[in-house]
Amino acid sequence: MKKPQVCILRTDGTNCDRETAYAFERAGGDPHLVHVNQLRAGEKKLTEYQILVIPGGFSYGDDVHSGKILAVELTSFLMEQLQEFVDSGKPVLGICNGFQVLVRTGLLPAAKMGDIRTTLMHNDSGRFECRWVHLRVEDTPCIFTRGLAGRVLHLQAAHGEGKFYTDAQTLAGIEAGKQVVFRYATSNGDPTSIYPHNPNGSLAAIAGICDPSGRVLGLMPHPERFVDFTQHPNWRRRQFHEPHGLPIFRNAVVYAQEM
Ligand SMILES: NC(=O)CC[C@H](N)C(=O)O
Repeated sequence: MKKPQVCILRTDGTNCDRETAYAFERAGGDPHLVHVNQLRAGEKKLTEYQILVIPGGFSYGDDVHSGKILAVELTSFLMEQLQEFVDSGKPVLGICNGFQVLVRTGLLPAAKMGDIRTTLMHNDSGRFECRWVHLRVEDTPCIFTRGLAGRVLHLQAAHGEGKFYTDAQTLAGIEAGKQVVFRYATSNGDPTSIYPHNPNGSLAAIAGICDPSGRVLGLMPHPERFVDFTQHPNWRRRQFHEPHGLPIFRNAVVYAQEM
């Protein structure tokens, strides 16, 4: 079967692009690193790809607000292409800085550019938090977490601005629409607001959300940092059936192949 072409969108300050490309290779995809300037210049087009990923990092040095400048750039210069990509039903993934970008474009939670309803704020600790966290996978329409509902994943968080926040009405809408995909949890899977299990103080322990269709996903922790057993600090204990980040990428690849 043909490998889906994955666009890994990078810009100045992106630093998780190669790891994300590796994760997609492990999952059976064909990843391409594409600089935002190549899209702006028309050298590359989003229509060439089946999956779009905005990886982690410090785009434009987190200036103004993490992910803000790239979000404004996408909204100002690539809105039509990007909205068309989403509307055509192709999967979009934002990891950490990429999640921040998706939230600041409006693609999350509403799948509509310019419709900005939520934010990711500075961590309650006031510090950059780099630690392994447990995540409970909720039962949602998200295509990236098919077959994972109810599981507790161990993934690495690494961010300074990861506190999910929104108004009561938007939160109720997200919950009712089953758009909360991941919550920070204790090791037995109970969602928690308690530090350090919850590294940032996120509202309702939210670590990741999807759009109503389940094809746009953003999450703060880094699934690309656990696609090989040896990336986990306790890998010698062989306590995992498979690396916890891998099925997220594989689900996207399988979905794109079936489209
Ligand atoms: N790892 C990342 O993508 C970090 C995101 C962003 N720079 C932050 O610190 O919040």
